Amino acid sequence: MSNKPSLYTYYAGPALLETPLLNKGSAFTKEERIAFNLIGLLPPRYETIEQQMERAYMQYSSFGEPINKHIYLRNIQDKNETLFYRLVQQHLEEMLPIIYTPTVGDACEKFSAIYRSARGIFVSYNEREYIDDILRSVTKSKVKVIVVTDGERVLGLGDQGVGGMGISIGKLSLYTACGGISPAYTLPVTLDVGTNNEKLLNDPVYMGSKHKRITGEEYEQFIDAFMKAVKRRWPEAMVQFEDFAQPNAMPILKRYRDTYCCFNDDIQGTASVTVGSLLAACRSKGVALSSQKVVFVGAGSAGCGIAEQVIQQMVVEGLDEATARSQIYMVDRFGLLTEGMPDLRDFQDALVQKKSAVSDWSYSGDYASLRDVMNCAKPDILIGVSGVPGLFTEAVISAMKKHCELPIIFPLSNPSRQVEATPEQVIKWTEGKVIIATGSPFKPVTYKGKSYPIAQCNNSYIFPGIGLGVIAVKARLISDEMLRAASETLAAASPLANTGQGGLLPPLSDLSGLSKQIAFEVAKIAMAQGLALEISDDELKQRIEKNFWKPEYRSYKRISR
Ligand SMILES: O=C([O-])CC(=O)C(=O)O
Ligand SMILES: [Mg+2]
Repeated sequence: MSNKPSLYTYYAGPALLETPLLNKGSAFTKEERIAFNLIGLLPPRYETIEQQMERAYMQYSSFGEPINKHIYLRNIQDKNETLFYRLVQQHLEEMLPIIYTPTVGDACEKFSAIYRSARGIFVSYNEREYIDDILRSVTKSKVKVIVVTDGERVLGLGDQGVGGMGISIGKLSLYTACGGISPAYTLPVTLDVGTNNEKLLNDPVYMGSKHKRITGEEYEQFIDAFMKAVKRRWPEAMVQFEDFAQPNAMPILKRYRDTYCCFNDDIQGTASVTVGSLLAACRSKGVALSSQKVVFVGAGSAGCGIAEQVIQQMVVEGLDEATARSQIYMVDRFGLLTEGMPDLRDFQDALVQKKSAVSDWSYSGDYASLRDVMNCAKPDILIGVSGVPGLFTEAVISAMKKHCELPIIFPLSNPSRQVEATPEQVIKWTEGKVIIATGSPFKPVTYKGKSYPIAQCNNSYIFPGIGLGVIAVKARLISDEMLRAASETLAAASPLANTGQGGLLPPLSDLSGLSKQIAFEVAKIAMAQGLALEISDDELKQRIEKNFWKPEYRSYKRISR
């Protein structure tokens, strides 16, 4: 039982059992059952949370398929949040891949088919005139973190329409389990703007609006209406944009980042964790990131976002910007982004290679292919954010290996089945001489009798800590410097960089401790930049500790409404 003071509530009887933030199920004491009209509504045994967890874990283990485990856990979450988080915390390594990537991808794809009960809010374009009413219907008066998606690019799985709700829920589960944000302060949101996924449009059980996605001005105005409504209802809430498609992700971020406390997880969160992982990899190699040549496969907003953050880091390390840019090679489906290439997006313009830089390369097509880049640029680092499985072929990896003794290879596309190459393949093709990280979780690989742990370079290392830090000092905006502080903190926690052994990143089971450190450093930068309250380091530490929610039952006292 928590040593926090009692909680006063007027909920009682079945309504109390149906309120997941308050429900304790069989753990209600006899006194509480009498006081709250629960006596007889529960089997007559009084259990501890440990006893409840034992039963839940037994039931969980009886499911074979990950998606069924996911459904089971989500069901507990919708019945009793304290029990859900306690269980997840107890079995974190095992359950993260079930509540989050990769299984959350299946849950998004099958959202309507496996739908059980409501969580979060659906703001539908067709119901836009009620937007304030929708937010008012949320009984949480202090929402502090919102994850919002429009479901157009869910992981590497494309348009999932309202199924995107799965990812908003999954991200927020991690905010609580690993970042200590009380579930009473979180809100998953899906903006239903239609879907272009024919399968969903033709699916009789699909639960979203059955029309093509709205676009252009209609879309922009709708997003704007949502952001303004959020500001009216919860002026201090942090908004995380998640899994928006490329043409919308960057413009939305640009539009709101200077006036709202918000960030885009796929652009900035992924960039922050990748730079942190690259710093750790370079330190373990004994080189500076600024000395490395980096190839990106996938030149969308995520890839370009990471590239820009890598360039910023190289500049911090002392390179001039032009030199830093010359060391970055962006490859997409048409080949290497090169000066003069048609149809470049605005955020790609600054990331093209100069014609003069490739003029003495030999290649056959209009633009250099990935293999050409490997042969001619001789990179040290290869990053995959393409969403296309299998792009890192043996020929590509072998070409890289020819010029680089210890390549750094990050196939980051999610979920597991979208990965550019499996860790097993990469380790085999490089004969184990490689530093590797993936976006989805993979088991350690055994090669020639040696076990290689596979770091999961996933934005989940970053966002819970950012949220915790932002809340601790009520940050008004999220700056690039705050994100870089998160990268540095992650890199500093790398077992491999610090000891020459173990994983490139600390295990995800250490995430709570790491999130507190990230929160501290992020909040300090926010204060230094005048973007937040100003408090002492001691007070900041105390606030982070105090805000860190623990899944423990509190005692209740009944009040009248
Ligand atoms: O959700 C994840 O695992 C990482 C992420 O943001 C994405 O792939 O879109
Ligand atoms: Mg994402």
